[in-house]
Amino acid sequence: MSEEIVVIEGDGIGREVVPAAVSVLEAVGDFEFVAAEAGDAVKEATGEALPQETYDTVADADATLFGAAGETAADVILPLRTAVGSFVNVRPARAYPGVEAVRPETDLVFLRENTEGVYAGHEDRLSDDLSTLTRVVTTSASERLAEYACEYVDEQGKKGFQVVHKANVMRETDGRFRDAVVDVADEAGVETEEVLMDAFATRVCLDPTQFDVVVCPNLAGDVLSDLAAGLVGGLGLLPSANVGPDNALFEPVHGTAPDIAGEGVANPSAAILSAAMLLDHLGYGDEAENVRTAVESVLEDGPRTADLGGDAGTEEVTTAVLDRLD
Ligand SMILES: NC(=O)C1=CN([C@@H]2O[C@H](COP(=O)(O)OP(=O)(O)OC[C@H]3O[C@@H](n4cnc5c(N)ncnc54)[C@H](O)[C@@H]3O)[C@@H](O)[C@H]2O)C=CC1
Ligand SMILES: CC(C)CC(=O)C(=O)O
Repeated sequence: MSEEIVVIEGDGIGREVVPAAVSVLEAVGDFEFVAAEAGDAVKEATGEALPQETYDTVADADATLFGAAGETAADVILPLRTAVGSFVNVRPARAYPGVEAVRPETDLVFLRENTEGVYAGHEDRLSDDLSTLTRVVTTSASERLAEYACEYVDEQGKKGFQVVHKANVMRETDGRFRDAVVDVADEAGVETEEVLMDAFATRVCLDPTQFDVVVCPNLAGDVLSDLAAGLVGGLGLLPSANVGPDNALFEPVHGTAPDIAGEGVANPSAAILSAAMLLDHLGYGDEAENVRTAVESVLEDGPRTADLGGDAGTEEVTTAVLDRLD
């Protein structure tokens, strides 16, 4: 029996780049695609951005490919990350030969805590003048992320990773995060370098080769990986994996791109590279490598979308990727 992949296009360019990624998955494997809905359009139609049926379908799946949601993104993607039990958001940010980049030497992987921090949702409007937000950090989630980071660097033959935090100010929350991560790494014999997140933002722009595998709290990982996208050529290039113990959800790092949505010009690379991460997760390592090689070849030789200085549309780029698969 073929494996099931849940597919949620969502809104905006999610409806353009997810079909591109699905066509690539169809070309390399025998999968059954289960369509599910979430996002602004569903909310408008039904009143709910994330129908219970979608949540349950994702929670019961082996893997989900997600596009993007618009204004309802927080109501959709945050619960879906919880639905797959995701303890880490893996966000590779690398430059590609042939693609103009501010820092062509960039080759980073962000391992972002995925369910806590300021995204845990404890926010209140207390008066006309005052709103508050409770930041959640647990030792258990921080340790789980660190265990993943240790396994990750070990598999990659690397000695250690950087821990980015702001524990000099957020002593209780980032202090707990930092201590838990460093303790797990010490125990595993993995080297760590601590970097304050504001200093990281500057240093990564000046010389990204100082960094490699970057372990960080939720909001820091969100912001700093978008910053890294700016170093390598834009958000159209960054895939991600929301990894749980035995379920995972894959999505481009970008949002719905309302400025270009509906024009057929979105860069499908991030979504296709997210599909390659999904293939790895399902155990199709050779197929994943085939897809990555085809994307790299198209990025190097063209055709390219407008964000990368080209004039090709989403379909033309996708067809070129399909043509270059082995
Ligand atoms: N995971 C999710 O579902 C996310 C959803 N969003 C939502 O998306 C909407 C727009 O957010 P923005 O801050 O504008 O971020 P965005 O990522 O949608 O767009 C930022 C800029 O990058 C460009 N861009 C993004 N992806 C591209 C692609 N594949 N090809 C070419 N250009 C691309 C856009 O055209 C825009 O100029 C908001 O409603 C936000 O809530 C934002 C981030 C993540
Ligand atoms: C709620 C999301 C829109 C936040 C985000 O950009 C992300 O976590 O990737």
